[in-house]
Amino acid sequence: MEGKKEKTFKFVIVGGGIAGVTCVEQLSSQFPSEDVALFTAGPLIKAVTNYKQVSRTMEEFDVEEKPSSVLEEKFPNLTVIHSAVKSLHTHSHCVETADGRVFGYKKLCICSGARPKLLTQENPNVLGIRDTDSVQVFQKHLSKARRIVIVGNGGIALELVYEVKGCEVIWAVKDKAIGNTFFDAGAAQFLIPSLEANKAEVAGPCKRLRYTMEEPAPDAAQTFTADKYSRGQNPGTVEPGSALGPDWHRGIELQGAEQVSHRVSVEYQCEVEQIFTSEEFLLSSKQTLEADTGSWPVYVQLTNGKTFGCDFVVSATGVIPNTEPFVHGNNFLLADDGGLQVDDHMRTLQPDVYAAGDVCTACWEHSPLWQQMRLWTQARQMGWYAGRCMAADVLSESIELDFCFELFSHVTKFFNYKVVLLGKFNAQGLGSDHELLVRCTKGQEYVKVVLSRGRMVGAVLIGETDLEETFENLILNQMDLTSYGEELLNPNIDIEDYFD
Ligand SMILES: Cc1cc2nc3c(=O)[nH]c(=O)nc-3n(C[C@H](O)[C@H](O)[C@H](O)COP(=O)(O)OP(=O)(O)OC[C@H]3O[C@@H](n4cnc5c(N)ncnc54)[C@H](O)[C@@H]3O)c2cc1C
Ligand SMILES: NC(=O)C1=CN([C@@H]2O[C@H](COP(=O)(O)OP(=O)(O)OC[C@H]3O[C@@H](n4cnc5c(N)ncnc54)[C@H](OP(=O)(O)O)[C@@H]3O)[C@@H](O)[C@H]2O)C=CC1
Repeated sequence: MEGKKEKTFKFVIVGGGIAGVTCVEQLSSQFPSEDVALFTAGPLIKAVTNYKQVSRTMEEFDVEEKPSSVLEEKFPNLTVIHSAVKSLHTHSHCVETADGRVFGYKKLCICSGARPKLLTQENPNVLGIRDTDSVQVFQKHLSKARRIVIVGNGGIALELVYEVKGCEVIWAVKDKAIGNTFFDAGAAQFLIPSLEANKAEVAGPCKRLRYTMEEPAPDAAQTFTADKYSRGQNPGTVEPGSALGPDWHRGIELQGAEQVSHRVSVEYQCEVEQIFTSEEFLLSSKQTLEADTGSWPVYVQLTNGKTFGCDFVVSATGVIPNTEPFVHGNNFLLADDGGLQVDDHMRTLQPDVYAAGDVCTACWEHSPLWQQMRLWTQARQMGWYAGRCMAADVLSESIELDFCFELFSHVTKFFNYKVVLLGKFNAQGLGSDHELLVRCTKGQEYVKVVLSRGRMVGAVLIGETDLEETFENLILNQMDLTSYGEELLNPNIDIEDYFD
């Protein structure tokens, strides 16, 4: 490998998503005279714009998909190589690309993201959503669909059940309530009427982060197939594009073939037992048990005994980190969720190899108020911090874990409500050692506070509550709130003045 190296870069970053691009920006600006390379599978990169720190841990930014030339113009020391990394040779400090070129590195950061964890790779009517291509495939299938089954109870499912129109939606969730990755049953109860209401009644102005998808240039041919998440392909040979993010569905018609506006039925506490093609279903004895006898391209048998025919299934069941090209022949430690384990300096087990974003699993001892979730904000924070750690290493400087890893915070939008999650918002890891205070005004706001030993350790704020900064401060300063009791959520008290 040594003799085959075309060039050796001081810093190599793999992946043109938020984590990779932020890491590149950090290093290229800090070391303007060093060679930096970004390897990415697609022609476009994701860039954070209009970044704004809105409080000590909460941030807002827009995300734009841009041609990589924009980055190269900004940083003359940066080279973007449009080829997927096929293999990594940590002993000789080099990477080999899909088109057979070999490049050396002094320091490497893997930011290759993740891909949907599909229920099955075998059935072309089971789709996942991750990037622009997969959304186009979804949209195409949806335009002809009368009924779809959505499996999963996290971010994508929550967005789809609300956004899809003109098509019946059967939503299969493992839990007793909707949205288990983000809320508890109380919040789910608050949100459920939005699913039942006519959408025109609940829709207000969209205030969430802007997400821009520029049209790819005609010559910017993508190297991946359009249905890469819907068919059984070797994930190591087809490179995914960058993940979508906030407002990805704005401006995209998510319309089925029917006239219905919004028809969602939730099947609680069930998983998928089996997925049949129409041929398999006809041959199986299940059809005799089936109440729904229409003819469908795919059938989903649930563990609650029901079977639904549908046009296609969306597997919104989480992600798998893209580690394959890197782990082969190298001694990395993988976490239980499949991510590359990183320490508090974003270092993997291999010398000079760092990782950031969805591909990695944060394996340092976390602050009691922070947890990893594979989110846009964390991808940015990790990419930026990884760049700073790589720089500190090169300069033999010490660096402390960044403050953004002190407190978990996430600002998003579900069912057209602003949603803010802080700290241990679902009392994660607290066992019975916590109490909850809840305030709820139907159709307006849901406020939940998690207290442990009199201190606030988490909060869920749904609606325009205006409480996020005060609660963030109360969580960070760990003030003893025992004497305030339920007054803490008294709507007649201006809590901000209370704690000034
Ligand atoms: C539908 C959807 C909605 C979402 N909504 C939100 C939201 O509202 N809020 C939020 O915070 N988060 C959201 N997320 C999550 C968020 O988008 C991701 O956590 C974040 O974008 C991950 O960034 P990343 O840079 O780690 O990975 P990615 O964006 O996946 O980027 C990985 C990059 O690596 C490249 N790559 C992969 N393998 C190779 C290889 N072998 N060689 C070279 N390049 C390679 C890919 O082409 C890509 O450019 C959403 C995700 C999805 C799918
Ligand atoms: N607004 C936002 O912040 C959004 C964020 N995202 C992010 O994008 C990524 C992908 O989203 P998504 O796919 O929804 O992933 P999530 O991790 O958010 O949710 C996955 C859901 O699927 C469930 N699940 C896992 N395996 C199965 C199975 N075999 N059968 C049934 N259910 C299963 C999980 O349950 P359990 O947890 O019990 O395993 C969980 O409810 C995530 O990182 C997510 O955070 C996506 C959309 C919006």
